[in-house]
Amino acid sequence: MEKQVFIMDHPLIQHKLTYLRDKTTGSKDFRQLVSEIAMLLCYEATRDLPLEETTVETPVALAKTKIISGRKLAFVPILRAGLGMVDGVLQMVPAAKVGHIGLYRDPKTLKPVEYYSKLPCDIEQRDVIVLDPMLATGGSSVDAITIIKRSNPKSIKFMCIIAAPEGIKAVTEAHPDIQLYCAAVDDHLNEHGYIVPGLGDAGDRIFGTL
Ligand SMILES: O=P(O)(O)OC[C@H]1O[C@H](OP(=O)(O)OP(=O)(O)O)[C@H](O)[C@@H]1O
Ligand SMILES: O=c1cc[nH]c(=O)[nH]1
Ligand SMILES: [Mg+2]
Repeated sequence: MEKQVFIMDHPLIQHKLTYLRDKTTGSKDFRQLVSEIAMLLCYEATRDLPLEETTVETPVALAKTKIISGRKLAFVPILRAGLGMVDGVLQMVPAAKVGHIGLYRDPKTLKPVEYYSKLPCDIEQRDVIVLDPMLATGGSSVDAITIIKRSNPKSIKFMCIIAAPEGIKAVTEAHPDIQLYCAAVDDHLNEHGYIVPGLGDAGDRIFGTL
C-alpha cells in the first residue's frame, strides 16, 4: 500500500518549529517561521513532480538537463491560518494558482463552519496542495478536502505543520487517497480541541488577534 503520512523531521524544520511553539514569539517572527516551514514542507511534498529532458546552452557547452513537465499545481489555504503558508510555497512554485476555502471551527461543537470557497477555474487540470498549519480533530481538513474533491482536481495532498493523532486518523479514514505531509505529530487534544503541546491558535498568532 502507498505511504499516506509523511513526517518531515528535517533539522531545519524542527529548529524553526521550536521557536514557532514558543509563546513569547510575536506575530512578526511567527509569520516568518510559518512561511519558512511551509517552504521546506513544499520541497518534500513536490518531490514526485515528473521531469522531462531539455537542452540549454551554458557559456561552455550544450547541457542536457531537466525541467518540470507540464504539471500544474494549485495551493488551497484553509482560511485564515492557511494563508500564513502561501508566501512560502509560492516562493518554491511561483506559477501555481491559489484557491481559498473559508472554514472556522465552532468553539463549542468543534465542528467546521464553511463561509467561503473559490477555486481556480482550471482546477480539473491541477494537482492541489491544501494548506493549514494545524490538523486537530481533522474536521476542517476533512471538509476542505471534500469540498475540493467536488471540483475534480487531478490529485490532492494535504500539508500542515502540527498534527494531532486524532486528526491524522480522521483525514486518512475519510480520504484514504490523500497524502498528508506534516512537520510534527503531537501528543493529544485537550478538552477545548487544542493540540497539546501545539502552539496555541495559529490564526490568532499569525494575525495578532489573540
Ligand atoms: O482539525 P480541526 O479540529 O478542525 O482544527 C483545525 C482548524 O482550526 C484552526 O482554524 P480556526 O477555526 O481557528 O480558524 P482561523 O484559522 O480563522 O483562526 C486551524 O487553522 C484549522 O483550520
Ligand atoms: O491547537 C489548535 C487546534 C486548532 N486550531 C489551532 O489553531 N490550534
Ligand atoms: Mg484560529
